[in-house]
Amino acid sequence: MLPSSPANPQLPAETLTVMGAGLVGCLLALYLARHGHSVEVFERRPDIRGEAKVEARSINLALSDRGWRALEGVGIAEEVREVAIAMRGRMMHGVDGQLTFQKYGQDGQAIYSVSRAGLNRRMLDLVEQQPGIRVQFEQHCQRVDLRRSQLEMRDETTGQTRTQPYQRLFGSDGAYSAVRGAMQRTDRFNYSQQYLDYGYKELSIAAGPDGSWPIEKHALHIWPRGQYMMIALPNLDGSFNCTLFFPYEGANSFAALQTPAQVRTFFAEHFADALPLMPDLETEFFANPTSSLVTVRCFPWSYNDDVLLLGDASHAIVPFYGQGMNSGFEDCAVLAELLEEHGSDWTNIMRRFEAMRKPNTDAMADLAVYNFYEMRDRVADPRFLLQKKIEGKLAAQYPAQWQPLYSQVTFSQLPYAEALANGQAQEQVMQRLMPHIQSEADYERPEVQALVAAEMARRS
Ligand SMILES: Cc1cc2nc3c(=O)[nH]c(=O)nc-3n(C[C@H](O)[C@H](O)[C@H](O)COP(=O)(O)OP(=O)(O)OC[C@H]3O[C@@H](n4cnc5c(N)ncnc54)[C@H](O)[C@@H]3O)c2cc1C
Ligand SMILES: NC(=O)C1=CN([C@@H]2O[C@H](COP(=O)(O)OP(=O)(O)OC[C@H]3O[C@@H](n4cnc5c(N)ncnc54)[C@H](OP(=O)(O)O)[C@@H]3O)[C@@H](O)[C@H]2O)C=CC1
Ligand SMILES: Nc1ccccc1C(=O)C[C@H](N)C(=O)O
Repeated sequence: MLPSSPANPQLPAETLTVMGAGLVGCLLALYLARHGHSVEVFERRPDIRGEAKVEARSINLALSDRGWRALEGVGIAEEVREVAIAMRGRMMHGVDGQLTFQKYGQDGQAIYSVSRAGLNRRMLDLVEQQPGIRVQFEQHCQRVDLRRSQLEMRDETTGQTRTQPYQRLFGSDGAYSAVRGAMQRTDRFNYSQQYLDYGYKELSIAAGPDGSWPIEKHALHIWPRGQYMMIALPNLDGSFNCTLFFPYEGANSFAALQTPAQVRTFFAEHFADALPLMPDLETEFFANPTSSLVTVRCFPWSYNDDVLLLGDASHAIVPFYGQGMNSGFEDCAVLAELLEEHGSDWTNIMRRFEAMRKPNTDAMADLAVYNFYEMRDRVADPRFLLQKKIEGKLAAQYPAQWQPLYSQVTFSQLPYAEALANGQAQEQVMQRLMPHIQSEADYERPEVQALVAAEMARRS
C-alpha cells in the first residue's frame, strides 16, 4: 500500500489532480505520469470517443513548432503528423475572386491543420493506456475550497454532488476555469478579461467530387474584408472549416443578418467565390452559435504550492495567431523541464513556472490581437505583402540577424516575449527601408543594399 498524504489521509502520497481532459489536461497528465506521479483527471464532458459527434469550438486547429515539440515529448508527434495537413501559407481571396499567396516561412516550413476532436481522442487513448492515470468523465467541478484543499464535484450521470479532497490540483479547465474562479476570490489575485466587439461563427466548405479539395489544400484561406474576415482550414475529407469573424453590431454585422436571404445576399456580395462552395450556408449560419472572443490575463497562477493553472485557464487568448493550444502545450513541456530539474520541490517548480511563462503568454496575447488586424486588413494591401517579401529576402541574406516575427512565433521555440521585442525592433528597420523600395527588384539595388548593410551592422 502507498504511504498516505499528511494533508489528506484518504489519498495515497503524490496523487496529482488534473481538472479538465481537454488538449492541455491530457498532455499534462501524460507528462506528470511519466515523471512517476499518480494522476487523477476529471472531465465535465462525456468521453468524446464514445459519442457519434461531440464537437467543441473550432473543428480544426493550426499546430505549429511549439505544439509539435511538446507532442514529441510524449512520443505522439509522428502519428499526429500522419493526419495533419500542411498549410504552407495564406491564400488571400479578393472581393473579385483574385487569389494572392503569402508563404508562412522558408520552403519546407508550414503550420498544420489537425482535427481538434481527433487529437483529443488520441490523447485520451494514450492517457488511459498510461499506467498511473485514472480519468473520470462527466465529473463537473462546481467549486474549489482552496483553504481545505477540497473539490465540490457533481457527477453528471447521477446529478449527485460530493466533496472530495485533493493534494495538488492542476487547473487545465479552459477559458472559463472553475479552478481559476476560486483563485479569483483570494487576496492579491489579479484578473482581467477583455472581450472583442467581434464574434465568430463556424461554417463549412463542402468537399469536392470524390473527396477532392475544392480550393488549395495546402493553405490557410483568408477572405480579408477590412473590418471583418472569413478563414478556412482544410480537413482530410476534402472539406474546409470556415470561421467568420464578424462584428456583433453595425452595418455589416451579425445583428444585421437576420434572415437566410440577407445571409445569401451578403455572402454573394462579399464572399462571392466561396458562396457556391457552401451549400449549407444558411442552415449552418442559423444553427451554429455565435461565440465570443476573449483575452484572459491573471496572476499568480499558483496558490501556495497546492494549485497551478495551465493553458487557457491561465491565459486564454483570441485565436488569430493559432497559438492558444500551442502555448498551452508549451506550458506542459516547460513544466516537465522544471520537474526534471527540481524533482518534487513544488514550491520552486510553481514559482519558476509562473515567472517564466507569464511574460511570454502576455506577449502572445498581444500578438494574437495584432494578428487580427493583419489578417482581416493588412494582407489585402500590396505594400504590406511587398514588405513581407522583402523581409523574406533579408532573412535569407542575413539568417543570423533577421528572422521574421511570424517565424519567431511559429517556427521557433524563442520565448514569445523575446519574439515580440525582436519583431518590434525589426518593424522599425522595415519602416526605414520601405520608403526606398517600390518592388521586389529594388531590394537588389546598390543603394538599398547599402542601407540594408548599415541596418544590419547596427543590429550586430
Ligand atoms: C475559434 C477558435 C480557434 C482556435 N484555433 C486555434 C489554433 O488554430 N491553434 C491553436 O493553437 N489554438 C487555437 N485555439 C485555442 C485553443 O482552442 C485553446 O487554446 C485550447 O483548446 C486550450 O486548451 P485547454 O486544454 O487549456 O482548454 P480546453 O480545450 O477548453 O479544455 C478544457 C477542458 O476542461 C473541461 N472543463 C471545463 N470546466 C470544467 C469543470 N468545471 N470541471 C471539469 N472539467 C471542466 C472542458 O470540458 C474541457 O474538456 C482556438 C480557439 C478558438 C475559440
Ligand atoms: N479566447 C477565446 O476567445 C475563446 C477560447 N475558447 C477556448 O476554446 C476551447 C474550446 O472551447 P469549448 O470547450 O468548446 O468551450 P464551450 O463553448 O463548450 O464552453 C465550455 C463552457 O464554458 C462556459 N462558457 C462558455 N462561454 C462562456 C462565457 N462567454 N462566459 C462564461 N462562461 C462561458 C460554459 O459553461 P456553463 O455551461 O457552465 O455556463 C460552457 O459550457 C477552449 O480552450 C476554450 O478555452 C473558447 C471560446 C472563446
Ligand atoms: N488557426 C487560426 C484560427 C483563427 C484565426 C487564425 C488562425 C491562424 O492560424 C492564422 C495563421 N497563423 C495566420 O497568421 O495566417
